[in-house]
Amino acid sequence: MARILTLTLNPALDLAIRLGALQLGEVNRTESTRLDAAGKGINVARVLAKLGHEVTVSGLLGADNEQAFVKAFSECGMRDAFIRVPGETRINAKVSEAGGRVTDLNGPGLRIPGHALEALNARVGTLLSGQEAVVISGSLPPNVTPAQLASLITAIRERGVSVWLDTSGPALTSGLAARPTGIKPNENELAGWAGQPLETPEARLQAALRLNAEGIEDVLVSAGSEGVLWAQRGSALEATPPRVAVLSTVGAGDTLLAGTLHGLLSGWPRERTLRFATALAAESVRHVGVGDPKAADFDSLQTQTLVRNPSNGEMHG
Ligand SMILES: Nc1ncnc2c1ncn2[C@@H]1O[C@H](COP(=O)(O)OP(=O)(O)O)[C@@H](O)[C@H]1O
Ligand SMILES: O=P(O)(O)OC[C@H]1O[C@](O)(COP(=O)(O)O)[C@@H](O)[C@@H]1O
Repeated sequence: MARILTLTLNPALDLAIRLGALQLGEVNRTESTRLDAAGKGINVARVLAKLGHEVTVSGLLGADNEQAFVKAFSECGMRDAFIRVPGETRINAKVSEAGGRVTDLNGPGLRIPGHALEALNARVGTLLSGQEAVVISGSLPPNVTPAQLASLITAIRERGVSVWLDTSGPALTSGLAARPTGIKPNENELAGWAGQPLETPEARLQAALRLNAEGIEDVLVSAGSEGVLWAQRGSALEATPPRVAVLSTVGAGDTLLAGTLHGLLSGWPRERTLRFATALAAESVRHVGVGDPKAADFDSLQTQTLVRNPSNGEMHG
């Protein structure tokens, strides 16, 4: 199993709310609520830890409400290397309605004292030795700049460690200039980078291949229930997930990225990796939280996942 470091600069407590149908401007009665330590890098780490990898989590965490995070890190067997900053980590509300619609309300996050980012850069420097991959995931705190993210990626790449980046907007654009090894945009984030809508699979394929040509080795594009496109050094594969009953899509992208890394770091063929990751992401949308590779029907979900080559339509497996 591999050693992996995930960095979450802007973690969150996810407040998952379930109800029949949200009535805007009205008093709504919920069916259930649940609060979990989350944020993209932490979600990725949860999946990788379940898959048996040695995971270190780091980033910037509010000192005043850290309990749920500390508990989750210990329960999941993850090494806690977060820098504590004064204040409370944000709470992101996730409203899941019976019809399958999910509404995310994500906060801006904590303003970070300047020395905290310096401390994080120094901490990452000490953690890199022996790591096989670093994942930098999620938005940036309000006063951390895209250029500072790019410097962090450059520093890690200079140490010869591969970096996967999952972010959006100016942070993605700036991060790309530092040439991370891989990225995991969803279709909207990819369209944001391209500066135009990418509504067809062909448009997404061309954008992903352009990124390969610009030096991003792996481009993993997620498109919700439509599935996944993975362009690797100019060669693409697509996957269509099985039909599942959707309860919460929150964490599906993080599960997909973690599943892909698992296959890559295990030396699996690409088809197997994409099938596994796509099936695990489909597993995740059936409940709150990240995908569970130990789900009783996980083998069947993999069998029902279609993997093909988009250039000739050839199916795999
Ligand atoms: N309704 C769904 N049914 C099956 N799989 C899904 C569904 N929604 C998402 N997924 C899987 O999860 C992946 C990530 O979801 P997506 O919503 O695209 O990412 P993000 O959460 O990053 O926006 C998709 O590419 C797909 O494989
Ligand atoms: O940092 P951002 O972009 O605000 O995203 C944070 C949110 O992303 C999540 O990690 C979910 O991400 P995905 O649905 O893309 O997997 C939530 O747990 C968290 O609230």
